[in-house]
Amino acid sequence: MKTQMGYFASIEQYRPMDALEQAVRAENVGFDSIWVDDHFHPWYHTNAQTGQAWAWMGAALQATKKAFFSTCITCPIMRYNPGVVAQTFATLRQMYPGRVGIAVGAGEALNEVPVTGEWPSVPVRQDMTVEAVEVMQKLWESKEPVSFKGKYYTFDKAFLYTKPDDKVPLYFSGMGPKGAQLAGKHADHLMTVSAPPSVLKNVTIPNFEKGAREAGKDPSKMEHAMLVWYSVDADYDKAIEALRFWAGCLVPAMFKYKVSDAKEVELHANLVGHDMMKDNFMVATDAEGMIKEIERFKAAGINHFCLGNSSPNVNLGIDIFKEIIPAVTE
Ligand SMILES: C[C@H](OP(=O)(O)OC[C@@H](O)[C@@H](O)[C@@H](O)CN1c2cc(O)ccc2Cc2c1[nH]c(=O)[nH]c2=O)C(=O)N[C@@H](CCC(=O)N[C@@H](CCC(=O)O)C(=O)O)C(=O)O
Ligand SMILES: CCCCCC(=O)CC
Repeated sequence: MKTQMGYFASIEQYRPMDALEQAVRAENVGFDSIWVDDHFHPWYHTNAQTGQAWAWMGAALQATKKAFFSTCITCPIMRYNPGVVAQTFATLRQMYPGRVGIAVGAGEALNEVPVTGEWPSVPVRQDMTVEAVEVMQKLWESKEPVSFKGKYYTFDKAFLYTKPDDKVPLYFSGMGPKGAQLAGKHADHLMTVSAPPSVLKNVTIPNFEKGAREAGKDPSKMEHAMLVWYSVDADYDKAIEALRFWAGCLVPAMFKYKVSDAKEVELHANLVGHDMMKDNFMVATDAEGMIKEIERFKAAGINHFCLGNSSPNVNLGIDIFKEIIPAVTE
C-alpha cells in the first residue's frame, strides 16, 4: 500500500484560523490528508486553544481543493450523541465527495468530564464506541428510518435525510491491544498514536489484523494510520523543547485517571524529560533527519502518517516536506 502523508492541524495548539492557514499550506506542499484534533479541553494550559473540530473542518474543506480530511479523533459516545456525529459527517461528505472521513475512539477525560461529569472505565467506553459505530453505520446506510435499542443508545425511527453519495471511511483508534483488535473488527482502518516501532509491529498491527480477519475483512486493504508529533529546527535542543505542549500525552496516568483540568496536565507535562520526548516524537535538524524518523515507523508497518507540527518555526516545519514527501512516498 502506498504511504500517505497527512498533516495534523491542531486547533488546541494553534488558533483555528492559524491552523486553517497551515492546512492550506500543507495541501500546497503535497500532503495527501489533513487531520484535526476533536477536543473540549486541551493537552496543555498555557497559550492553548480548543476550537470545535467540525466547525473548523467545514471552513478548512472549503479553503482547500483536494486533500482528504478527518478528525483525529472524535469520541462519539458521551459529549456527542452518535446520531449527531453521523449526521455531521454525512453532511460534510455529501458536500465534499471523496474528501471526508472520521476517526473514532473511546475518549479522554479532558473532553468528556468537563461537560458530562462522567468517566466510565476503559472497557465500558470501548463497548460504547463499538455500539456508537454500529448505529452510525446504520444511519449512514439505511434507506429506512432506524429504530435501535442498544445497551447505551436508543434511536426511535431516526432518519438521515442528508446522506453521502458513498461510504464515510471510518478509522478507529486502538492504542492498546484490545482497542486495536476492536478497530480491525469494526472499522475500515486503524488509527493509533506514536508508540515504539516494536510495539506497533508486534502488538498493535497484529491485533488490528486479527480483528479484521475475525470480521471477514482483508487486512492488506486496510490502512495503518498513526498520529505523531514532530519538530524540526537547526538547534536540536530547541526542537525538542518545542514539543513540550504534547508531553502530557506521554504520562500514562493522564489516560487512566479522571484528569480533566489542562492546568493539571501541564504540571505533569513539564516534568517529562527530553529523552522521553525524543523517543516518542520525531525530532530532527533537517529534512534528512525527518526522513530517517519517518522510515523508522514505515518499517514498523505505518502507511498513513498524521504529522503534528510542533516546530519552533511552523511554516518551515511545513515547507520542509517539499523535500521529504517525495523521498518517503516513492
Ligand atoms: C486507553 C487505551 O484504550 P484504547 O481503546 O486502545 O485507546 C483509547 C484511545 O483511542 C482514546 O483515548 C482516544 O479517544 C484518544 N485520542 C486519540 C487517539 C488516537 O489514536 C489518535 C488521536 C487521538 C486524539 C484524540 C483522542 N481522543 C479524543 O477525545 N480527541 C482527540 O482528538 C488502552 O490502553 N486500552 C487497553 C486496555 C486498557 C484497560 O482496559 N485498562 C484497564 C485496567 C487494566 C489494568 O488493571 O491494568 C482500565 O484502565 O480500567 C487495550 O488493550 O485496549
Ligand atoms: C497518547 C496520545 C493520545 C492522543 C492525544 C490527543 O488527544 C491528541 C490530540
